[in-house]
Amino acid sequence: MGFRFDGDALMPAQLSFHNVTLGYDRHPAVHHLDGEVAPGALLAVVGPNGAGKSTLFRGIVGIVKPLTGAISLGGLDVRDIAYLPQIADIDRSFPISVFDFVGTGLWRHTGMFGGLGRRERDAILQALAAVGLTGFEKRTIGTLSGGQMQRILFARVLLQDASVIVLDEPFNAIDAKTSADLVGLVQRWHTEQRTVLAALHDMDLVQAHFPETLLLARSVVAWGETAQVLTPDNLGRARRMCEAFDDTAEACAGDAPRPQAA
Ligand SMILES: Nc1ncnc2c1ncn2[C@@H]1O[C@H](COP(=O)(O)OP(=O)(O)OP(=O)(O)O)[C@@H](O)[C@H]1O
Repeated sequence: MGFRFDGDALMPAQLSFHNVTLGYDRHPAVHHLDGEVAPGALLAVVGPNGAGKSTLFRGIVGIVKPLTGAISLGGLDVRDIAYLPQIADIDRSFPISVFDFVGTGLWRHTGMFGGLGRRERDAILQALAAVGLTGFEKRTIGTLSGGQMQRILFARVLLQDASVIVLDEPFNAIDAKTSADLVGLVQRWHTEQRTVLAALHDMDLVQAHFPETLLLARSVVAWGETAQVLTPDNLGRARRMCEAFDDTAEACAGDAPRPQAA
């Protein structure tokens, strides 16, 4: 487990990356990532299209296994991490009601086929109220607008009550009001000392709300305090690195697969 110095105490890291390479069919998409995320961090992950942000998040939640290296979760089970995927990754033709979809956030507690009692039903209604969607319970998810769908994804994360929350482009294609409401939820999670990672493209939003940033371009360009990371120099370097990347390259010679640590 990695450790990180915080004030005058040595704190175990919540997430540690040890020479992690992630990819698909042996073609790496994220290279040799080393670093740590402290408990309670609010970390923006930024980079051009194809930089590997979603791949990194899929690695953290165990959907993609490292080709090499290891990700350690600070003693958490991967099911204890709340994951908000990109909206495009959700099959919205699936005939499930808003109530039932949000209720899947309770599966960790109830089991997939566990019945919902009064307390669970109230929790779902409260989560829907918190994202401003009271009254939408019976609608099927396919009938929602993009912004409404994003809100119910947040409602599901709320219900999961997780100490680590991973949000993949949570504010894409939504209006200013929805974005402000959902940023408010992220700030609330931060004040509750949860560890929050979000992949983002809006640099103004990152500068305004995220103290720490990881700039990714298949490998780390910079990682640290947001103002130090988002310099024109670093952003230009990230763009050039992504443009130059060969998507068909094999994993580096000498990299031997290592099992993922939980
Ligand atoms: N399921 C997959 N199978 C094969 N290659 C993939 C898959 N998903 C992503 N890739 C490739 O991995 C690389 C990194 O993609 P990824 O989606 O992680 O980037 P990103 O930074 O999230 O991009 P964006 O900002 O466009 O969402 C890209 O070259 C992409 O084509």
